[in-house]
Parts: sequence; structure tokens; C-alpha cells
Amino acid sequence: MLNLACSFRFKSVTAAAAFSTDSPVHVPCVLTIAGSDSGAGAGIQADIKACAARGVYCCSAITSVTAQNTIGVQGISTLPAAFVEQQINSVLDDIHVDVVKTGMLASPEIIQSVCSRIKQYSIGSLVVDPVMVSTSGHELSGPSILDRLRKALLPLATIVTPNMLEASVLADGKPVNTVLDMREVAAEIHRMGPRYVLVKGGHLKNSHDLVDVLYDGSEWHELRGSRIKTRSTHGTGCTLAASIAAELAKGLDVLPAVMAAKEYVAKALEHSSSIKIGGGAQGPMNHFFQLADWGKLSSRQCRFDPRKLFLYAVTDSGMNKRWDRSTPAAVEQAIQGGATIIQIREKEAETLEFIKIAEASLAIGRKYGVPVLINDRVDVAVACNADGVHLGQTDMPVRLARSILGPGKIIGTSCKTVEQAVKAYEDGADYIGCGGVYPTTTKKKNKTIGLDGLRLLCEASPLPVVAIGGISAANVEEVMNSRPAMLHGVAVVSTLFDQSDVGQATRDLRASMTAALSESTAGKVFS
Ligand SMILES: Nc1ncnc2c1ncn2[C@@H]1O[C@H](COP(=O)(O)OP(=O)(O)O)[C@@H](O)[C@H]1O
Ligand SMILES: Cc1ncc(COP(=O)(O)O)c(N)n1
Ligand SMILES: [Mg+2]
Repeated sequence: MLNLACSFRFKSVTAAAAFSTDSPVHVPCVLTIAGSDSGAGAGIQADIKACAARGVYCCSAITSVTAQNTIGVQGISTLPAAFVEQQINSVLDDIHVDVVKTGMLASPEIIQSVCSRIKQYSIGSLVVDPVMVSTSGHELSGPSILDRLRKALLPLATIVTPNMLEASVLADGKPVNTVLDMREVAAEIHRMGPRYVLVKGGHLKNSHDLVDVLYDGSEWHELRGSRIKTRSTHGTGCTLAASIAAELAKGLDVLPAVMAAKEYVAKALEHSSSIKIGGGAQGPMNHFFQLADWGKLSSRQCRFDPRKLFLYAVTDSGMNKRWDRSTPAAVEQAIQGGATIIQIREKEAETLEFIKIAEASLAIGRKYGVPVLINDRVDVAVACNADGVHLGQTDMPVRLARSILGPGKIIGTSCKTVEQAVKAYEDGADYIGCGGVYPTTTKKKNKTIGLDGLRLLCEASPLPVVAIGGISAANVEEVMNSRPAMLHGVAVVSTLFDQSDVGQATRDLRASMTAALSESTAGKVFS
């Protein structure tokens, strides 16, 4: 059966295990099984471009070759099902594919072949874009495929992404004109067996906003965005489905994958409003608007190991001074006690002093293989070649920090809402610090979001999350047992550093975390 195991989830590991860099990097991979568009706005060509732009490798099995441009579809030649099957075998026999995405499947035999291949190989997730008609109004696959599509392919799908017209056809001609219709038809299609149904609203009439409706069998999400004025809408459906596949391949769950994919399509459309390729009514979109950044976006997804967030120690110069020890000495004790990542937070130090403290702490971090991040100050991080930075919402924007620090550094940012989390992901952050979970003396004016706020953010966060704010050995079990899937660890300040013995305080916290892990619910969350 298909499963959506998220690659970010982990079991408790030692810092040393989290740091192994010897194994080759797995590049997330999508296989698209779709038609070729000679004009390259939609089909296989759009899929490969979308995946590449999202930092994902994309293989292809071509089902039909269309003679197509921005004016329309001039011809279609459909390949024999056996040859489609051969292409799929060639890819899957050799290359590890995380997600399969299907587009134009023009014959029932091709659908049958695709189903049999998907069942034979263990594929993580399946995205089905039930392509029927081109944006220019030409039929790409006729009614002969409907029965197989409904009965054989949809039950295997993680998500199916019909536009309003395709949704109506799947539901035997039920009219789909309004958002209410979209909700109803989503439920009807869901009964055919896919885990999620996304009815796309690109063709919604009389509406400023565009609404896509996502349904998982119990809950509807209305994903809204404003309609972008552009003629470059050829291939939006293919691009959206391929981007969802790419995000799933990187390890996101379905809702955050859809949100990230929608954001990407919207940005690509925005960047396409001024381009002109071809003379027809529907031009292609610019998939590579982030080309200058793309290496950065792709590599960070592969490099940062979220297991490092497990026990995240944030220093406080005032506390360490009070207990008469230097920050680097406190850092060493925390690491010896089991901290897996360190953040140097020097709110009062002058720049030179901050750099010296950071350099000494980094030397210790490197000795133990534990990353050391700098709070707030990108300049200090650059000066001492730190492993990365942690930025608040009022510090340097993540996108700017990424452009300064490059792809190899870790960037974390503090978020309280899902919107901030999705933006952090889009801007190139690696993880999110979410809180304050409980009231804390370290940050008096900080709003407390509680366990509910933490859960809400984690449910839709595209990035791994570390919980922060008032967490101690006494309540850490409750935090871990709150079961948000993207939660990867807890960050603490006074629990470690406002103590006489930092090493012991770290060991105590780690023991409570390990105890929570061995209990059923938290064990599942952190695995
Ligand atoms: N002009 C637009 N502005 C913003 N988003 C759009 C626009 N047109 C389509 N989209 C989005 O692109 C995706 C593809 O939608 P749609 O056009 O309905 O699919 P298809 O290309 O399969 O007909 C959806 O997420 C939709 O909301
Ligand atoms: C080969 C091929 N596949 C799919 C589409 C649909 O395009 P859209 O993304 O606009 O729905 C297309 N026009 N051509
Ligand atoms: Mg489409």
C-alpha cells in the first residue's frame, strides 16, 4: 500500500549518528508518466521544469506525443501501452523514485499498465492529474479512459488534482461552477478511493480570488489566492501537480506540499506576466524565475539533518555570567550532557566580544561534531564561519540571509503561524523555532501560543520544527506527547543555563525526553 512516511521523522539518535556525512546524498526523485507538449508549456516538459525548479530530479515515461503550441493542439500520437510500460520499467528497475506523478493517459490500456507497474514497485506516493482537455479546449484523453481511471488508478492515488471540468466529468457530469459545487464533487471523487482530492479552481468564474478545494475524507481546506493577470497559464495544472509531487518527494506531508506548490505556481505566474513566447492565447509560464537561487534552494533540502534539532541548547550570556562561567565552557558542558545543536545568543555583547565567544564555541562544537548557530547576527556568523544562524521575525529576512550565507549553512527562524512557516520554507529556511509554548522569563513580552498553537503550526509546517519557551524536564514529556508530526525537538535556555551544573541539567532533560520517547505516542511522533 502507498505510504506517506515523512523522511524528517526520526528516532532518538546520538549526536554522532546524526552527523555521519559519509553516505552519498539521496536526491529526491519524481517519475512523471505523461504526454509530451512540443510547445513545452505543459505535459512532460512542464513537469520536468517544475521538479527541477523545486530541486528534485525528474524521470519521464511518455504516453502520447502531442503536436501543440500556444495556439492549440494540432495532433496527437499515442504510444502503445507496452512501450509506456517498458519506459516505466527502465526507470524503476534502476532509479529510486520517491513519487510517481501521472498526467495525460490517453488509453485504458496505458492506465492498466501504469496501475500494474505502481503496484509492483513500492512507490512512496502517487499524484494523479486526470488530464482530459488542454487549456486551449482540445480533448487530450476521451471518455474511454474514465472507467479505468475511476476504478483502477484513483484508488491508488495519494492525491488526485482535477480542474473543475475534469471533476465534473469524473462525477458523471455533475455541474461544478461554485466553491460549494467543488466541495461536493471533491467528496464524490474521494469515494472513488484517493486519499486526497484537490479540485482546482483556475476556471472559477466571477471571482477575484482563486480557490482550490482540498478534501481528505473528513476535512475540506479552501486554499485561496488572488487571480494573477497573465496570458501565461498554459501548463498551470501540470506544474501544480508536478510541484506537489516534488514537495512530497522532499518529505512534506500532503497539505504543506499543496500549499508550497500553490505558492510556487502563483510566483511563477507573477513572474510570467510580462513574458511573450508564441502568438496564441495561452503562453507558457517561467518556471525558473528563481534560477539564481535554485542551487541554494535544492541543496539545503538535502543537507540539513533535522535530527540535529532534538535537544537544542540556546545560551544566555547573563545566566552564564551569574553562575560565573564563560559561554564556551557552558557550551561544552551542554554538549557533554547530550545537546545536539547549540545557538549562541549574546544579547548584550559588543560585536568583537560576540565574535570571540562564537569562535571559541565553534571550536568546541567542531570537536564534538555539534553544529553551532548564531542568534540574530548574520555578520557574526559570516565572520566566524559558524554553521548557521537563527533569525527572529524582525531580524534580517531569511531570503536575504540565505543569499549571504549560501546553501551550505543552516538557517532557522522563529514562527508562530502556519503562514510564517510556509514563507520561511519558500524563503530558504531549514527549520522553524515555534513558541513560546509556555510562559518564560527569558522573553517577557513574547506571546505564549501554548501546546495548541504548537500543534497547529506543526500540522501544516513544511519544515521541521523545534518547540521553544518555558520547556523543562517537568513538561517536556507533555510537549513530545502532543504528537505534532513535524516536531523534531525542544529548545531550552534557562533549563540548561540558569543552573549550577549545566551538564547535569542537560542529562536530566535528555533523560526525560528519552523516557517520553519510549512511551507509545511520543515514540511514534519522533520516529
Ligand atoms: N491566473 C491565475 N492566478 C493564480 N493562480 C492560478 C491562475 N490560473 C490558475 N491558477 C492556479 O493554478 C492551478 C491550476 O489550476 P487550473 O487552471 O484550474 O488547472 P488546469 O491547468 O488543469 O486547468 C490551481 O492551483 C489554480 O488555482
Ligand atoms: C501533453 C499535455 N498534457 C497536459 C496538458 C494540460 O495542460 P494544463 O496544465 O494547462 O492543464 C496539455 N495541454 N498537454
Ligand atoms: Mg490540467
